[in-house]
Amino acid sequence: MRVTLHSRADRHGLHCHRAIGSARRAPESIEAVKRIRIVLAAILVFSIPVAASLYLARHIARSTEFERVEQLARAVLARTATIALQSQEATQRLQGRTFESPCSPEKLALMWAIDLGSSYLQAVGYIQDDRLKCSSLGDHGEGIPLGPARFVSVIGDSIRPQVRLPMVPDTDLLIAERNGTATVVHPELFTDLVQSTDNPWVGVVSLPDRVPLAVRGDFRPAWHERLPPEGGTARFVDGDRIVVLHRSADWKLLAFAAAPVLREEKRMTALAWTLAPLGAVVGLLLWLALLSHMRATRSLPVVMRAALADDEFFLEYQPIVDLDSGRWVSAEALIRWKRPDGTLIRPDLFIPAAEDSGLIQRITERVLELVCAEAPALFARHPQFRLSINLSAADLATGLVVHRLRELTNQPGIEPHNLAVEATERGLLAVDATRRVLADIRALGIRAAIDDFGTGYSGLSYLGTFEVDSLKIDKAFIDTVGTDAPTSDVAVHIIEMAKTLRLDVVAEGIEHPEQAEFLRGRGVRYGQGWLFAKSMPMPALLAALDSAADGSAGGPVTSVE
Ligand SMILES: Nc1nc2c(ncn2[C@@H]2O[C@@H]3COP(=O)(O)O[C@H]4[C@@H](O)[C@H](n5cnc6c(=O)[nH]c(N)nc65)O[C@@H]4COP(=O)(O)O[C@H]3[C@H]2O)c(=O)[nH]1
Repeated sequence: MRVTLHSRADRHGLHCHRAIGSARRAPESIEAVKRIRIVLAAILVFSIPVAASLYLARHIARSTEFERVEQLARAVLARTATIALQSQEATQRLQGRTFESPCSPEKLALMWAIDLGSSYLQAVGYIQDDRLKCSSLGDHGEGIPLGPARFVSVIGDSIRPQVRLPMVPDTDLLIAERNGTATVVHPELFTDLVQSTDNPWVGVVSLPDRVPLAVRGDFRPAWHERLPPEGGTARFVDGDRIVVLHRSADWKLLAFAAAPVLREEKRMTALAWTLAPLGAVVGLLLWLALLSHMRATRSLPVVMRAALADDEFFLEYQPIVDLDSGRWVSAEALIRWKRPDGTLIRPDLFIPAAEDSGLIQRITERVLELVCAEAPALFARHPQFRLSINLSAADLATGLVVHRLRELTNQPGIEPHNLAVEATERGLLAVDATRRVLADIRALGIRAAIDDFGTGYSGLSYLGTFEVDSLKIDKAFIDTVGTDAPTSDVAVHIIEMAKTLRLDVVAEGIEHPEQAEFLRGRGVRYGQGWLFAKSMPMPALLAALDSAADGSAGGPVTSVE
């Protein structure tokens, strides 16, 4: 059964962990997943700056191109305004004086002078009944027929956009007329300012009638829909063209320029060749930074969290021996952490890190899940045997563990008398909460012990406030029993204290027969240590217990009997 996450366990209760090795993800597959993750991260970190530089290249190319096209449109409008001004000025000069007749020599001379003096007017003249009677080019007798005006501009000029005069038969000219005074303009003058190899379309359109006055290339009707406000500009891409419409604030005119997008694409490609390598370098630097960050953040808690998900923890059990009979009466469950590469991480390294980082409750939960999966087989064959489980300060402070233990005792094959908890003396700090939690645990029928006794601050009175069944004397004090060390009497004092409080005593870390002998002589009932057995996996514990039942286990203890 899959290990549940803490939150899931909260909602659905304890889930017995599968037996060790039964379905753990193979280290190779974990490594493969990690490698895939790293490769994906590399692709992401590397490709983002490259993509960003390509986007930047496109953005720069486009806005540069829009700038260029807008300048064209503005230049066309400026030229148109200059032409319109010259036309207006010429009309005013001709109409500001009185002449003998509309085509008098005096007036023709003035027309000639105006024509010479203006840079954009091809000719000025006089129109009567749609005929050009005379102009700065001379008296045209009966007059040159022009046909009717196509439209009247908003400033009151009658406009004939495409007129052919006999003097310049191959050229369309634009004639503006006001009260008979005509100004003649070559339409190319509106647009001839554009010096560009990509042949942009440019031109000017009269508003609101939307009549093209001068157009080089094409003005697509759809562009009328994008008309900007007076004095404003509209920029857009229409198929193969980058288009800018620029509307005059003073004249009812719209100038436009539309350049092929090809030029923008060429500009973008050129830019991309510069920016993409730059993006690649940035990506590389980012990747290196990410790598070093990943290394830095792969601190123990980070790795531990992943290890919980990847199922790298398992249990070993160290027997606790009845010093009188030599029988193994219980065992302490000790957590082990094996990395995918086979390295074992010591619990005295990762347990403090788990306690500091708030992961310890998940570790405890994992221990309970493992016990839940492994213990029923043991208790089925040895119903009186007991397993003790280490609890940390956080377990004792929050009390969540009480629910988990209750769930554990509800599992088939696990009885409350089969379980004990060990609370380190350092874990007794949140006194009130711990007292309640220990009482609740004992109320379930589970025994409680104080572990590593002597290393903390517990005095006799302090100890008396907790409901516990036994004390485990820390190895440090067992090491010195029977020696001249200053702490050699501590174990004896603890033993006496425990007798006063009617608590069982377990001596930890017994390595020599003399220690066992000494402790047994002082009335210590239980012992644990390498003299008897090191921690072992459940199958080994079961095998040893089975053979003890046949009368062959517990050998080392006989030497102290
Ligand atoms: N030199 C020597 N060592 C002996 C001898 N007999 C037992 N030991 C070691 O002493 C430790 C006893 O466990 P502990 O005092 O609860 O001390 C434990 C306990 O505080 C913590 N720990 C281990 N498993 C768990 C767990 O599941 N939950 C929590 N919260 N803490 C755990 O890590 C500590 C170290 O555990 P281990 O490395 O397994 O170390 C174990 C055991 O292998 C001996 O004769 N000589």
